[in-house]
Amino acid sequence: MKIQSASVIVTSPGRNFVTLKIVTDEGLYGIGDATLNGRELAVAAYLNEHVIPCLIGRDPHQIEDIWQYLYKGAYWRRGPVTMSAIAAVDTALWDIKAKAANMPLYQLLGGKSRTGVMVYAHANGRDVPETVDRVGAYLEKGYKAVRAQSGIPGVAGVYGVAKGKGAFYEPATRGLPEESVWSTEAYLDFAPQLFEAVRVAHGMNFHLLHDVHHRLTPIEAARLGKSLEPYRLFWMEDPVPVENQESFRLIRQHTTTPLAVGEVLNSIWDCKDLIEEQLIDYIRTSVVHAGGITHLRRIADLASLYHVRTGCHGATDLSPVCMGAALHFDLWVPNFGVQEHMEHNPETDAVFPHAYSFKDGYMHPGETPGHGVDIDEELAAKYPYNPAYLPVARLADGTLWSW
Ligand SMILES: O=C(O)[C@@H](O)[C@H](O)[C@H](O)CO
Ligand SMILES: [Mg+2]
Repeated sequence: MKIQSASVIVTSPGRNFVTLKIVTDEGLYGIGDATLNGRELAVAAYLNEHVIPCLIGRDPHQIEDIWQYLYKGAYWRRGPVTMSAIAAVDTALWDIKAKAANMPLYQLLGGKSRTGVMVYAHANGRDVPETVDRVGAYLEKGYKAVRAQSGIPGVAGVYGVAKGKGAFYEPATRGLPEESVWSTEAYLDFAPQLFEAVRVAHGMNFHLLHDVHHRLTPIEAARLGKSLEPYRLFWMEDPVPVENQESFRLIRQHTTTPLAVGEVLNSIWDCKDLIEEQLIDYIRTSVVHAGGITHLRRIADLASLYHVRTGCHGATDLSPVCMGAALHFDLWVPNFGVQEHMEHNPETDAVFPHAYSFKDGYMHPGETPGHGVDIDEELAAKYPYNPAYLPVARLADGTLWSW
């Protein structure tokens, strides 16, 4: 079998997605997600201009060699653009290999290690009562794990809170990046009240998660972790910016609230110290942003040596193609923790027909050969690229902060 052609499909059924399609001389094809929210066309160009020409004529079964060729062969290593492009190739090749074997992808990884993949939903509210209600709505739908985010009194446009009415949270906006305000002081005082209210209303018998979204310093994060201990969080995500891996040691010295990090990391080297020094509990690297199935598996194996479990990023800015691939990975990976799940809108689900499904808090990738997600190219063409950016955050005095 040989790779005959490859193409990049950019579509925007409500938000932008980049998909790589690799076609073989035997008629089999595979697809991979290459979406990098707010920087989509950089990955599309990287693939079109620099990667696709290197793929033509290669044996698609040589997934490992092609991965090494694209990684070492670029000379310029790591980073979100490079690793998302390599991930798209890798995911498409696993899709082809599994289709050729006439098996669902998880079978090629080693078979299933569990009956279903526990996923967590996003409960977002403008205030405490609204967030409490939304948590309840997800529990009624059967979710075993829910992430809670809430507006903070006196702080406009907080991360995780939908603008206007409705629960649908989409931070990326058209035009230039939106500006939101941040106050660490208000947040640290408010957060324990939110989780107190959620536990009082819904009890302790479900997993409760929270995303701090890189906003604190280590000592502030330590204080937050301590103050949330009575509410027994499943995890506190991204308490501080992750560039300084060492900073997690200080948080850990002060609190038993578990820590989750890694949605912005792209390689095993980016999270090596976090894992080896046992500074975190969950690693959130994803199929699309961390080099595909081949590389994510390597990260998970390293993590398994140190009691670190997986908790793959799965917001709606990762396409259904990534979700499908992630669910195969999750069904197999021995040190699985949880999988993030936000429902895509109906337009996106129609562009990407998929075999995965949700039932009673668990997802399953389905039994379709490959990763089970396809793209309807005719429908995709009806939604042209629509430039959008993630927001930025500033303090009250205008200082630029981490969003
Ligand atoms: O944990 C999450 O789902 C978030 O951090 C989002 O992925 C981020 O806001 C980018 O859209
Ligand atoms: Mg996050």
